Amino acid sequence: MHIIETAIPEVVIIEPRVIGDERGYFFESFNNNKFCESVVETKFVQDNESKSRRGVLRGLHYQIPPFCQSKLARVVQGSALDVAVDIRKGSPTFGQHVAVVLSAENKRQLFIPRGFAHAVITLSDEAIFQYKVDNFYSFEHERGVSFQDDALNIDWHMPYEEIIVSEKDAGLPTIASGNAYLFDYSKDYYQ
Ligand SMILES: Cc1cn([C@H]2C[C@H](O)[C@@H](COP(=O)(O)OP(=O)(O)O[C@H]3O[C@H](C)C(=O)[C@H](O)[C@H]3O)O2)c(=O)[nH]c1=O
Repeated sequence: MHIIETAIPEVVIIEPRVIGDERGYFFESFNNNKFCESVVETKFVQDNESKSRRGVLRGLHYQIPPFCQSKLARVVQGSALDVAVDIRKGSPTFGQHVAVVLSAENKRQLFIPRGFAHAVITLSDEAIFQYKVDNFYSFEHERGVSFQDDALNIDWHMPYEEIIVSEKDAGLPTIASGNAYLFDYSKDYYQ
C-alpha cells in the first residue's frame, strides 16, 4: 500500500498493491493494521455503497458533532471525482479542497477526515461508489454545503447544467451565506 500526500496534510490517497497473475488480480482493499493503526487513528464502523449515472453529484455532505465522520472512499465500477473540502474555521487550509479521480481502473482510495465536506460526482456512464465511515449515520446530524459554492473553486469536470443532484442537495447553502455549519479547527474536528 502506497500513501500519496495531497495539498491538505490530513487528506491522503491510498494506492493498494495490486498482485496480478494469469487468473486476474488480488489486492487488500482494506487493512486495519496497515491503515488505521499506522496512517490515521480511527475505527470504521459502517460500509456504504451507492450507484449513480454520469453527472450525478452526491454532496457536499458531512455530519456534525457528536456524529462527525471520516470516510475512506473508493470506486469499484466506472470512475468518479471525489472531493474533500476543509470547512474547519481556523484551519490553515480552510476552504481549500482536494479532488481526486477514483476508478475501478486506478483502485485509488481517498481518506476524507472529520471536519471536511465530501462529495462525489460520477464521470463514467455509471459508477459504483463504496466508502467506510467511522461514525454511524444520523439523519438529524447531516449538514451540507452547495456544490455551486463558487468560492470553493471546485472543477466538477462538467458544466453545472449537466450535473444531477437531489432536491436536498439543490437547496444546500453556500459558506458565504452564513447558513452552513462550520467545524472549529481547535475542537469539533476530533469529536
Ligand atoms: C448516508 C446514508 C443514507 N442513508 C439513507 C438516507 C436516504 O433514505 C438514502 C439516501 O441518502 P442520501 O440521499 O443522503 O445519500 P447520498 O446523497 O449518497 O449521501 C451520501 O453522499 C455523500 C457522498 C456522503 O459523503 C455522505 O456519506 C452521504 O451524505 O439512504 C442511510 O440509511 N444511511 C446512510 O449512511
